[in-house]
Amino acid sequence: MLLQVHNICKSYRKGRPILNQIHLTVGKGEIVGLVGESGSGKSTLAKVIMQLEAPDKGAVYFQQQPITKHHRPNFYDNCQIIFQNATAALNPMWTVRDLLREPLQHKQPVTDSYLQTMLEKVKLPTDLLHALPSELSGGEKQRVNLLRSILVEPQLIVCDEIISSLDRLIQREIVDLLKTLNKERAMAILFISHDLKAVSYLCDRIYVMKAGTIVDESNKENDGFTFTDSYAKMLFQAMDN
Ligand SMILES: Nc1ncnc2c1ncn2[C@@H]1O[C@H](COP(=O)(O)OP(=O)(O)OP(=O)(O)O)[C@@H](O)[C@H]1O
Repeated sequence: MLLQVHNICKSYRKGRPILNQIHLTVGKGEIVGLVGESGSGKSTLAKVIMQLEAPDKGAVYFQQQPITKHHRPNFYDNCQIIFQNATAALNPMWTVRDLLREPLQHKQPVTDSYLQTMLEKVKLPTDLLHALPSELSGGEKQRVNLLRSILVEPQLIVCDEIISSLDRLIQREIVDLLKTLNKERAMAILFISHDLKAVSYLCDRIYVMKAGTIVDESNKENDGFTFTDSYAKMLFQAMDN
């Protein structure tokens, strides 16, 4: 097992529980979806996984090890997160070249020709290397963001609503790109989204979250998912109509 979330509970400032006894796993090379209504706790869970928020209870394991302070550098080398707001994630003063070099600064120096090859991988024109974020479209910014995350060759990426603010066609292109990266690199993906169609298309397994609790889980079989929980059923039936 690559990622194991064990019995995570969290509330903010002694308020109502935001995450309630969450168990979730992501296997090597697996694409796992996490869906649920707005406010159900998906982003909070992503932050707990990435050690950006501390849980009140429970633990997150990566490659069977609890992620302690000592393990964090190795964890961040192997697990990257991408957020919805691509603009906020990119320093407006930096060119795409600067943005792509930054995650690799502790590795061996990278050449422009390598970065250009990588731009082609995410289907971006190579002359964007010298562009500033303000000169990129929303879809291009999210591809740069994605490329920044995969340059360090992580085993897992956590995508938190990364297609929400893009138009349908670009959403599909990004989802197909994730599929290709998963196939080519056996890179596991935790895909958090309220876009049920995208999640059903992309994922091997889906967790459904409601008010801080995982209420159902289903594996893809014959290109579809079967849920037993009434809320999960209702959510996915609404998608089909
Ligand atoms: N830093 C915080 N302090 C207090 N409450 C918070 C904080 N962050 C999130 N919350 C609350 O936690 C709940 C879950 O929020 P979260 O962002 O995890 O949900 P979500 O499922 O990701 O929603 P969305 O799909 O809208 O992003 C919400 O009620 C939110 O108001």
